[in-house]
Amino acid sequence: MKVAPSILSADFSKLGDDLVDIVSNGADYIHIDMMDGNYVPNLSFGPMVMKSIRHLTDKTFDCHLMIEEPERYIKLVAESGADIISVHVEATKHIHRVIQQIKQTGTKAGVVINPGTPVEVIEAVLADVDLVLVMTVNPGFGGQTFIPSSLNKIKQLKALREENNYNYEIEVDGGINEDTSKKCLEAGADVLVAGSYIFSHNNRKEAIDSLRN
Ligand SMILES: O=C(CO)[C@H](O)[C@H](O)COP(=O)(O)O
Repeated sequence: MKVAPSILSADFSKLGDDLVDIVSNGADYIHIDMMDGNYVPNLSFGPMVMKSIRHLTDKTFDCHLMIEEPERYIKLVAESGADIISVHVEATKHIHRVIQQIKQTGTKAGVVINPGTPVEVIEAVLADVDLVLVMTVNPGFGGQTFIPSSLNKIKQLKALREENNYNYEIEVDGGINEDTSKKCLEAGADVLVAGSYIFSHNNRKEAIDSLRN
């Protein structure tokens, strides 16, 4: 399994230092949340900020677009240093086309579902994606409480992967801590995104290790 600290919870006045710190404390992926103030009721940062920290690490930049019509930004995000680009199925009319668009940039493609969206909605693209991100909170803000009904979706995605020989990683995001991480791993998650739990911990190595165990 992998741990992907979400830099949404970093101290933006020293973002580079925080990035280097989580890498040295065991991060596998760096989760980068881009919000447009439209698809979600919050704004974060965009490709320029990601580009400015790209040189600090070789770790995978796992970019989660919370953007309406993400097709407008795929090229820019890929050129700014993303290794994985994940888009919400609810944010585009053409999920299959956007996934192809991401792959054409040479970047891995992910699809994201909100807590209110069933797995069936993305079944037709599961063969095409490298990652499925199951939101375990409603997107837009760090520090929210984990929604337990997401666990069944993780199990369902794991079973579908086994039945069909699909290749995607199952990632979870929102309210992940020492307790909820165990439940997600038992259900079949491969990648745990955690923001506030890691960044508010006084020992980040301990926090990351506790998610693994
Ligand atoms: O995508 C996100 C918000 O939309 C964040 O990555 C997520 O909420 C992580 O934050 P926390 O671990 O504090 O819940």
